[in-house]
Amino acid sequence: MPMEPIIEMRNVRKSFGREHVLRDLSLAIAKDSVSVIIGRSGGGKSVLLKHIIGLMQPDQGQVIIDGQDIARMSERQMAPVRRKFGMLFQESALFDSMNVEENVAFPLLEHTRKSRSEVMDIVAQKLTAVGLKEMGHKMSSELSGGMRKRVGLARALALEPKIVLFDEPTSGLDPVMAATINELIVRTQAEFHATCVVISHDIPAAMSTGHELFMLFEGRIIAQGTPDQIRQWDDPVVQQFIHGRAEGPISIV
Ligand SMILES: Nc1ncnc2c1ncn2[C@@H]1O[C@H](COP(=O)(O)OP(=O)(O)OP(=O)(O)O)[C@@H](O)[C@H]1O
Repeated sequence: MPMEPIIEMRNVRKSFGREHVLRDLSLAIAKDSVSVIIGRSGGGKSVLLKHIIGLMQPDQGQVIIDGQDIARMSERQMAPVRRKFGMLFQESALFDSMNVEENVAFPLLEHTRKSRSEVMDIVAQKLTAVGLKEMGHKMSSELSGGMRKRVGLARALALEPKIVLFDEPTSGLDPVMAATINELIVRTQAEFHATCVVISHDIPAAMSTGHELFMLFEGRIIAQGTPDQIRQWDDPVVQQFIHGRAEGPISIV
């Protein structure tokens, strides 16, 4: 079956001064997939994600979201495109002055004309989906890291986005909570028919949750494929990275 990409980056370049972070980067992410981006710390994964959601514009190249090139769109043109996205930020980015319910309701009150009762129905449904049905009245500041991630995910899903981006969703969580979040990502994709793009440093989790993995190295995607294809990828850089070996072609400078 030919794959239908929902996100495409073509020959994207992005530099900050003399630092060339993305160098002729191309990738295609299939609709309704869980795609995981792996790569070294500081290698440009967050920069890549910001290009996908239009928070950064490339110096050169195209970023095609759902058939539209957003690379040179104005903020005003971007507004309807951004509605296609939900994002779970590294630090969850909850409003600590609000309770859980209010946090999840926020995008609905901000971006739709739904009535209060419709909004609260959706909030209850999303909180149930992330296993926090009874937690609506808790203040965000009182939550554990794992709960914060789940509230962040419920909020990211509130507007039923086509694409959900996850920036290191399991960092700092215990293994059980990390597994729960990974399961939620897989369920999000299946239940909400969303395309999930995940940045992760957790290679075993990337292998078990991702339909496709993309390895970013020196500003390019040097490997793209199913977990099995990546395991067998014939490149010592990829092999060193996925096995977490200190010795190999990747140098620490
Ligand atoms: N707005 C910016 N201005 C200047 N440099 C930036 C900016 N954003 C990112 N960079 C630089 O781009 C490089 C890549 O950063 P990025 O945050 O994308 O890495 P990462 O792969 O997500 O790292 P980590 O895994 O540690 O989160 C870094 O050297 C960073 O300093």
